[in-house]
Amino acid sequence: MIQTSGLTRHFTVKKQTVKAVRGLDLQVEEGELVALLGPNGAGKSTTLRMLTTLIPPTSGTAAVAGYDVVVQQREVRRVIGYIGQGNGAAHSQRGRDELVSQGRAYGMSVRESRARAAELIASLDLAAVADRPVSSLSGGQKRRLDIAMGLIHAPRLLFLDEPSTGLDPQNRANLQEHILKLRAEHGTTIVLTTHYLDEADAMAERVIVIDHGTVIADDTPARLKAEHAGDLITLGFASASDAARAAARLDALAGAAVTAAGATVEVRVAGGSRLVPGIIRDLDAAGIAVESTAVNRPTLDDVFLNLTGRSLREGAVGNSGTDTVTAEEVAA
Ligand SMILES: Nc1ncnc2c1ncn2[C@@H]1O[C@H](COP(=O)(O)OP(=O)(O)OP(=O)(O)O)[C@@H](O)[C@H]1O
Repeated sequence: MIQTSGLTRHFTVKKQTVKAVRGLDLQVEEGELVALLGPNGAGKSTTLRMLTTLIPPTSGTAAVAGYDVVVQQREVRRVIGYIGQGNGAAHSQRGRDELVSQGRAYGMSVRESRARAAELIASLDLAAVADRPVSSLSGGQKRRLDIAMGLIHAPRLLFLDEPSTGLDPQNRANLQEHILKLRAEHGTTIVLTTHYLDEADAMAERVIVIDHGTVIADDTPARLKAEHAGDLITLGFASASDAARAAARLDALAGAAVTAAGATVEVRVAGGSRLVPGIIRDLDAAGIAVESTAVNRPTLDDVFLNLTGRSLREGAVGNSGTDTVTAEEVAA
């Protein structure tokens, strides 16, 4: 459904070249639900904007449903729906009217647009608010209306740019449920961007981790976690000296990363829960009593941390995903 090869996009800002996307090779099959995950500035939105024909690539190629995003823009637009970050139906209009106008803009007849609008209003749980001005809708309801707008022409492929940003956890969960339901009903291929790790984990069959404008990992959430991050075992001791002795012994554990802080030792290792009884027995035999244990399964953030040395959770990642070079350097 999507194929890109060496997809690249640079922006020039005050004579400086921002390399937003650098040689991206992507492949998305029909019917997949894929999440592009990465920190602010990693290049996710720019990628989506190229795939939706809003901006041309600087170099490289991209085909959507077999159509080239540069030379067959009209064909691409017919098969896709795109819900950008800043979307929002006009405020004074009623939601239902917005949907019908959108359908008309896609060349659908009035009858067809009305029928499709009614169907989407029902499946996105908007019946109670569809005939009110959009300005009176809650954030979650507006976002669902945005999604209905993107789906009015029954696209085969739906792009969602950070669908749940700005929503509270309850509305976020509700929106995720609706997206999954729509997908189950219509088999729509969905590509979404997010920096909510739990969202990518819960919804996507495949997570493509993007950093510095390139793909750094691409797999199912389960496999990414199994391959790139172990379980975290936290062991509590009576004293810092016990912890230091325990850490020294645990360093011998194959494939484990051990850190001691105060009377606590953390061990990052694959299959941690299976290893805990043996670890306790071994330390006990060495005269070191373990006072508490906890095992935490890895998250996608652990995967990101492992791959980049940075945490996705750090609010201040800013534009760290992008390097800036001068235009002269690029020319050279
Ligand atoms: N129109 C533009 N002009 C100049 N620079 C841009 C433009 N659009 C994006 N950029 C830059 O390109 C880089 C990638 O931005 P992009 O919006 O694709 O990242 P993102 O991964 O979607 O981030 P976020 O999660 O914050 O939306 C950033 O450094 C951004 O400042």
